[in-house]
Amino acid sequence: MTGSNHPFIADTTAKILLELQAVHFNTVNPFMLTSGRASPVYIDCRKLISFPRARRTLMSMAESTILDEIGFEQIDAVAGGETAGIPFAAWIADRLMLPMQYVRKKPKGFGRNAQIEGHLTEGARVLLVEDLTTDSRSKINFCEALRTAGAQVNHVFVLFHYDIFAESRSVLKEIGVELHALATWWDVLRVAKSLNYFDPATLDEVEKFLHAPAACEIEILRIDEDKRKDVAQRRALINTSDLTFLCLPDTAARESVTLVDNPDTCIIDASTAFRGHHDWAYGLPELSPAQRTRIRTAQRIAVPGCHASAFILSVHPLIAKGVMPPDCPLSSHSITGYSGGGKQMIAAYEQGENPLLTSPRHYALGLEHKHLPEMTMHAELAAAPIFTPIVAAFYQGLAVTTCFYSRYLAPGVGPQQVQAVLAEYYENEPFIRVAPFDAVENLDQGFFNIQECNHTNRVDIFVFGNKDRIVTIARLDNLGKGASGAAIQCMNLRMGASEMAGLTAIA
Ligand SMILES: O=P(O)(O)OC[C@H]1O[C@H](OP(=O)(O)OP(=O)(O)O)[C@H](O)[C@@H]1O
Repeated sequence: MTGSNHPFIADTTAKILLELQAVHFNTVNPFMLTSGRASPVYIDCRKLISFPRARRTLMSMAESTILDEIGFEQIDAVAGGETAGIPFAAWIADRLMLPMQYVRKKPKGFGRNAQIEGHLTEGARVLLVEDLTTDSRSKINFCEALRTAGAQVNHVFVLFHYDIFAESRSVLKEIGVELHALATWWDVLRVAKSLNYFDPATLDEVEKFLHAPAACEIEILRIDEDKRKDVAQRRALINTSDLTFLCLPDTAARESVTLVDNPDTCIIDASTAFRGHHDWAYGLPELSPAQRTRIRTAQRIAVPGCHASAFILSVHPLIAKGVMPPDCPLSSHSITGYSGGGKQMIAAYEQGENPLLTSPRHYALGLEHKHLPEMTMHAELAAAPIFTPIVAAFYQGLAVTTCFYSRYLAPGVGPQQVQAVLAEYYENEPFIRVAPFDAVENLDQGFFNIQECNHTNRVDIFVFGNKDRIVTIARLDNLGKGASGAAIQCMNLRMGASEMAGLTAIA
């Protein structure tokens, strides 16, 4: 912000936010931001729409900021970002006497499949309006959607800019977009101090966070590259730590666990070695409330396998709720990106020299895949399913399809009931979404997109079929919820942090 009115605008905005109690602090249970970050501070700009006098003042300041910083004739239209940006965009468009559109987070999925609603003229210079931004990352999606639809987007206006994450301006700058805002956390902090809002200790805590939002209370102990195989070094570091992640082959993981003699050291192991061990908590909190509680207190946590997580999450609720008998015959296959196959497989795919690798490839055809024991045990099946994994020529993403006949299920249970049981079971799970039955809008012209959960810790579950034959499909990122995302989720639970800290459910 540059204009001469800016200090007045920033102060007034901060005063409004404070007076309307739109400024929240919670250092014990942090808020989860859209970016997936945990934050002890939160601004509720949505609340402003219910206060007409405050709203009018803010919109008047928005108008003068936009005219001052962008120009009087530099904008042809105003677009609001779904959802919170839309009312503010409407008021600003009205004040500037400009057309308005709104942008969905993703295309509607059916009908015109539109992501932009309203009339957009090719080449129009569009100002994107949102309520606020933390690290600006979700703005990129909106700008790109507008540009794809033919707009020129050079400016984003928000009422509030956190201005504490280094990348909030740079990620926009990289795509040629400038950020404009009425106020930042620094304005709120200054005004809160001068008007004696909140007690000094709270403001002190908040200020510490604002100055170093990325710094958490974790100290990372690293082993020197050339000491990775030095047992004494590994023993010393593991026993100094409160928590150690083991990302090793099974034999090395077992050996590392024998090195632990500090009773306070928690181990989170990503190998197959301990996933069926009764002294280890299986790191899938969505299994049941009791499982989540167990992970919170466990000293040994085994992170589930990628195929296993997707399979168990599809099947376990059906057995737990008595809809599927434990001896139900199941056949399942998984399609996975090649990053799950380790360094050698990644190199083979990336060299691009073997034409056979362009086709999907079945493997583990002895029907003894190493995830079968945990799949059987944690789904609570009486016998292992028939399971065939398939690796294909894409880097990451995984979908496990499980097939069964309704005649083996409880009487009267068809695919709709299977979907309903899964939807209810995961209703409050932050990382699991169960699609409506036969959700064709989730398909791309009838085809399933395996990679939709990539770069998230999310699992999407689908049910398709008819009264006789049913399939469930669970998709996840094999590098997210299928591996390191799951490990972080377990760490968050074990350390008493917000379960979603550092993770995201949004692609
Ligand atoms: O820090 P940024 O990446 O810029 O994201 C900030 C946006 O996230 C929140 O909305 P949300 O995405 O939760 O959507 P909603 O308005 O539909 O609830 C918030 O209201 C902002 O609009």
